[in-house]
Parts: sequence; C-alpha cells; structure tokens
Amino acid sequence: MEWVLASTSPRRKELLAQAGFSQADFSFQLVAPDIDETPLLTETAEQYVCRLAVEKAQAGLVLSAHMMAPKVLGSDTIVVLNNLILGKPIDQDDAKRMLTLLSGQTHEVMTAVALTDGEHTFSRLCRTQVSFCELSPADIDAYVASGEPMDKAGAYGIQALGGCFVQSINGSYSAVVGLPLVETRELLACMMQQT
Ligand SMILES: Cc1cn([C@H]2C[C@H](O)[C@@H](COP(=O)(O)OP(=O)(O)OP(=O)(O)O)O2)c(=O)[nH]c1=O
Repeated sequence: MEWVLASTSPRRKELLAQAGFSQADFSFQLVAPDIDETPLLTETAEQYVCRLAVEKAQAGLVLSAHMMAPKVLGSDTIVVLNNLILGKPIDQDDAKRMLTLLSGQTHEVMTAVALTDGEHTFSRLCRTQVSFCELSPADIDAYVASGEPMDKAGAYGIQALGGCFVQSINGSYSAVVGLPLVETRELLACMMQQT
C-alpha cells in the first residue's frame, strides 16, 4: 500500500509533513495532477472546488498505476467573493484586480480535499471566512511586485506577506494555506478503516 499526494503545491507537502506525514517518516509519493480547471457553467463554487479535488486525486491515481495499492490525496483551494470564484491570477494585472476586489471585504476560502484508492473515494469541504483590511493602490502594487500572489488563489498568501492584509479569520488556517489538517486526518482514518 502506498500513499500519494497528487499536488505540485509546496504548501500541501509541508502541511502533510506538519500532520506527521513526512516523506522520510511516513513514506508517501508525490505526483503532479494535470486537469482542466475550467468551471462548468452550471456548478456552484462548492461543487466546483469539490469536483476539482476529486479529479486531482483521480488523475493522481492514474499516474500511480505502477504502485502497489496506491491511495491518492488531492486538494483544491479557491477564494470566493459574493459568488465570484477567484483562482490563481493569470498575470500581474489579474492579481491587482483580485486584490482590489478583496480590499476591505470579507471573502470565503473554500478548500476541498479528496482521497481515493479507485474503489472508495472520500472527500471533505472546508470553508473559512477571511476579512481583509483596506489596501491602497500602493500596497497592492508593492505586493504584486513581490511575486508572492502569482501561484495562489485570490492572489495572496496568508502564510507570508499577505498575512499583513488579514484582519481576521474564522475557520481553518491550514485550509486557507491549501490543506485542511482536521479533514485530511479524517479522510486518512476513513481510508485506513477500509483496508
Ligand atoms: C488563499 C491562499 C491560497 N494559497 C494557495 C494554496 C494552493 O496551493 C493555491 C491554490 O491553487 P490550487 O489550484 O488549489 O493548487 P496548486 O495549483 O497550487 O497545486 P496542485 O493543484 O498541484 O495541488 O493557493 C496559499 O498558499 N495561501 C493562501 O492564503
């Protein structure tokens, strides 16, 4: 039996290690899931983020076909402001647009996590409210120039410079960073019970 994290995100790897699943102590493999992240016209933000987490886990399972009984974890994070889904910015202007929208507002970070072995698939959705302080155009320009927003949903990282914009958070910090630890542990326990 082999555990696989289907993710290119260094944050997810670090969070899994924080939960006691380091590659050295508790062997898991890493694979990079390649899926189409275009939202479907009819789906809600909740449905979208859950679908992507399951699709990443399933794509990871295909990539792990050579392993012995792989169990694959996938996750997806989006920022949602008044039903508008903010994924990763496509360029610096897009990052500025997102940060301008988030300034002085409360948004929701949705992270879904899924675990599959092909026969069983378990998933969880974690929702966290995050309130931003007001950002000036100069704040936004300087932050985007740092490069930090470019690989992150909503164009910010709460775990780094972007944490300076977060006035309050109601929910799971680890979910905002990309992997909800409580829910991930639950999924691992569910899967253990099946084996
Ligand atoms: C809101 C927020 C997001 N993020 C990150 C978590 C995710 O890595 C990223 C959202 O993009 P995702 O598409 O969820 O993940 P990814 O492309 O980075 O990695 P993979 O699909 O290979 O697993 O944004 C932060 O690091 N900090 C934050 O505060």
